[in-house]
Amino acid sequence: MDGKFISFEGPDGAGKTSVIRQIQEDLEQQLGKEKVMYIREPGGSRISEEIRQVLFDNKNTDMDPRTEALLFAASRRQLVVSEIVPGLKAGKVILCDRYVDSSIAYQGAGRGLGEQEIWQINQFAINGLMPELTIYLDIESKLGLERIAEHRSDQVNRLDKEKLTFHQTVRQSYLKLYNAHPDRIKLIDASQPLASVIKDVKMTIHDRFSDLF
Ligand SMILES: Nc1ncnc2c1ncn2[C@@H]1O[C@H](COP(=O)(O)OP(=O)(O)OP(=O)(O)O)[C@@H](O)[C@H]1O
Ligand SMILES: Cc1cn([C@H]2C[C@H](O)[C@@H](COP(=O)(O)O)O2)c(=O)[nH]c1=O
Repeated sequence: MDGKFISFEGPDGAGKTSVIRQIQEDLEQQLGKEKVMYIREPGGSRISEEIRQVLFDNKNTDMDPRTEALLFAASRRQLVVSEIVPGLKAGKVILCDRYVDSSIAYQGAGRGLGEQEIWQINQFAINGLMPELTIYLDIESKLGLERIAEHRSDQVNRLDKEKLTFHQTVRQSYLKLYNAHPDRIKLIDASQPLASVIKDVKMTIHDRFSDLF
């Protein structure tokens, strides 16, 4: 498959969505809209979006952690078969706002289900399909949550409401993944002004794919 698969990861409030929007716009200018695909997790396909609704329904406070992990993996499976594989076959640049690393950090570490266990569940879902490049936007948990509180307190989801210690555990898991997979995962300091973060992300993408940016 001659497309390019790039995922974006980070603790809540790191700025992933803000960064991807700009990257998408600039790549569409360079390559044409039809060659760039933005998808987000959970969701990204019709069935995956329905699963997202269940995951984020604030009434579902009694959702078991394993149920949550399996729902994220199910959403991901459907996204892989409905959008990612066809997009790669069509030679598109796929910008994925969260992927397997999120499940490892949030469910594996944050929920305490085990990072290896979550990796295994997701292998059943993705059948080995991993991004060539993962941009990890690193930010101290408190700052990320402050950004969300300041800018989009009306869009807080069930997971955003977790305690600070949960988010700190998530960040530590991301840093472990970064240290374990230096070829795939590139860390960007997301505490910088947005323009600086975007500049660093573009340079990192160009370093991996010299025909982009
Ligand atoms: N580098 C930055 N400096 C200051 N504010 C930022 C920066 N990046 C993003 N923000 C602001 O922080 C808020 C959260 O950003 P964004 O929604 O992009 O984060 P996110 O990583 O997608 O969060 P989540 O994963 O929870 O969706 C937004 O209102 C955005 O304007
Ligand atoms: C893919 C995925 C996401 N999450 C969590 C992380 C966030 O708190 C929310 C939604 O993400 P968004 O970027 O704010 O839209 O869901 C998770 O716990 N596990 C996952 O696999």
